[in-house]
Amino acid sequence: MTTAAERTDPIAAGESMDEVPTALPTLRRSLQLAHRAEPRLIIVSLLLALLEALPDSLFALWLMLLADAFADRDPTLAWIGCFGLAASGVGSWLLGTLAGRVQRTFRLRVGAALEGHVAGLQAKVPTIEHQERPEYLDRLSVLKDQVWQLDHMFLALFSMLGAALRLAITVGLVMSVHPLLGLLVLFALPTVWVSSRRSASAQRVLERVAPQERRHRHLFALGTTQQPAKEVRIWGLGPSLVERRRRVWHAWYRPQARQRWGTAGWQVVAWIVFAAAYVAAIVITATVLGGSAGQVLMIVTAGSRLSQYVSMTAGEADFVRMWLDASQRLAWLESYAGRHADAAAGSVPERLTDGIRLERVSFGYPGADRPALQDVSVDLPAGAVIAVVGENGAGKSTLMKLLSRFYTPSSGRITVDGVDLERLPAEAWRMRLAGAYQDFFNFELPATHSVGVGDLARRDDHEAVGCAVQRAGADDVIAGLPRGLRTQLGPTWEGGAELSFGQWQKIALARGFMRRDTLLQVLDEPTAALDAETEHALFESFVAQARADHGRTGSDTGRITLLVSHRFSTVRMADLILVLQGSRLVEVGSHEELIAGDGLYAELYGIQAAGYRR
Ligand SMILES: Nc1ncnc2c1ncn2[C@@H]1O[C@H](COP(=O)(O)OP(=O)(O)OP(=O)(O)O)[C@@H](O)[C@H]1O
Repeated sequence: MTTAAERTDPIAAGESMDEVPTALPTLRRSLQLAHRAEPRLIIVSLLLALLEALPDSLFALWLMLLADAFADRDPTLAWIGCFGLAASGVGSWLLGTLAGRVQRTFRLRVGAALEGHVAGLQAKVPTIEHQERPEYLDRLSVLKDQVWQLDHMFLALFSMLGAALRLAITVGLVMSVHPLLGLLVLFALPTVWVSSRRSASAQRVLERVAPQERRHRHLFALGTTQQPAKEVRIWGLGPSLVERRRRVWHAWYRPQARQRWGTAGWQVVAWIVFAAAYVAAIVITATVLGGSAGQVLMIVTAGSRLSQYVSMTAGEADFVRMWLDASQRLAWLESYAGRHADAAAGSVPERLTDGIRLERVSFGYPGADRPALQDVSVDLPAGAVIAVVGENGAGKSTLMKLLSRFYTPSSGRITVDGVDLERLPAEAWRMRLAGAYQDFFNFELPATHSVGVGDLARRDDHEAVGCAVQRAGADDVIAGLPRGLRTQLGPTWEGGAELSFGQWQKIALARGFMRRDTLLQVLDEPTAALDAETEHALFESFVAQARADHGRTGSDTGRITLLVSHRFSTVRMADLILVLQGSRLVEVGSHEELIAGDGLYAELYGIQAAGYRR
């Protein structure tokens, strides 16, 4: 049986990072995806790629007919040759233009569909571990870079089939002079082999240097984006960032350059072998085989085209291989998302009767050497306002993340009215949560939407948004905006207003108050940027509201409000206070009980109270 720890940690469960699916099933899967997105365009694109091959590869035949017609003074043959040449010229241009247009449309549409597919797959995983774990991040970062080019794979595949058809026709023409001349194609095989090796080894190197690639991009973003700009300047980090980025860039680039030089040498050797065989074929046709002028001209033309078509087939095969790698990553993500998809089938209660219970819950972040929470057991009664306190790193936010089902406990369990939280579908559970987190995000949207996304269905409901704004004490922020709730937020947008950190935090808090009928309200230091007095006043109103809601017929969902704060003047209002220390729950009780207990809470409260009195 799989343990909770193994569910959280796929590597512990024996899931190797190197397990990418094999090429052929991947190719079939990608073609199915493209076919589902664009069923007609994919067929038309393929047919055009094949049709385009015909006029191109028949040039040598028309030239041979023309040359023989002049030698034999045969006007019918001359007409056929001329007509064929003209038809090939016009057909080549017409089909090329048409194929180009159709394929461009196909590429854009399939590209958009694939991007959406990748984003959807990532969102399908209920936990956020894959977005925090370096091994996964590196693989995802390469995939994100490649996904918008994945659509190239289909075109490369069609071009490869077109090139292979050209090659087959050309080999047929050459063999029509003498079957042994078909051997010419064998001499072109080393070029194909070198090309295919080149791309496989390039991909291996790319995978090896993926951490350096992510790091040099990160360093570039640090030096050029707005968010870190102030600290970068104050600490004078600019030159050292430039230097570090340069070093990391070289560490990323050098192995790739070395690999390219290595394979370039082999390519030169392979092409020399083919060139020697090509010259020999012309000489043999003219001398040993005593070929006509037309046949020699055909070997000259078809032979040179043969090398072109072989390199085209090999080049496109190379591309297919390259994009196949992206496609393999995509298949890996699909199977990862499939394995980690939420299979929970329980139903989230309409209202909480008993509450939430933690039974010997422990959790360690993947790769971390010490647990972030250990052996935590506590009852969170329905309708209660509960505060969580503790030093930095004690595990407060981790507790919030476990309750939000972003992670699964490594051991122990969390129950909601007696039902294991893991049995409740993450999405349905989260629909009944509202939260404001310390690492909130600045949604640079019109203010009404920046708040309203907290309850997507009501984002345009000005009354609901206004109410949430008022509950979060953000009225002053909105009042200060030139167009009120309609103001675009974020200075990089036209007419966009910039907010201070505290103002952004109030907007995030308002977002956390949009949802109705929630079962759990998580407030993870949502007011850390505000002054103590404002925070105190805000929490008084949250607590009053929570208590007023509790017991009110019709609107009572038994909601639990969980609040993390470092300010004890705020915390004391809660019905229950959890004190965490070094990842363990060390005290639980009301303010009065904990003060009477004279433990850690009483000590910390005393220190802060004395600080305020001074
Ligand atoms: N994504 C993560 N990956 C690995 N370790 C993490 C991650 N997030 C937190 N930790 C570690 O887990 C421990 C608990 O962190 P947590 O954020 O829960 O503490 P906290 O009590 O909320 O701290 P603070 O008061 O500073 O917000 C810390 O040692 C932290 O370094």
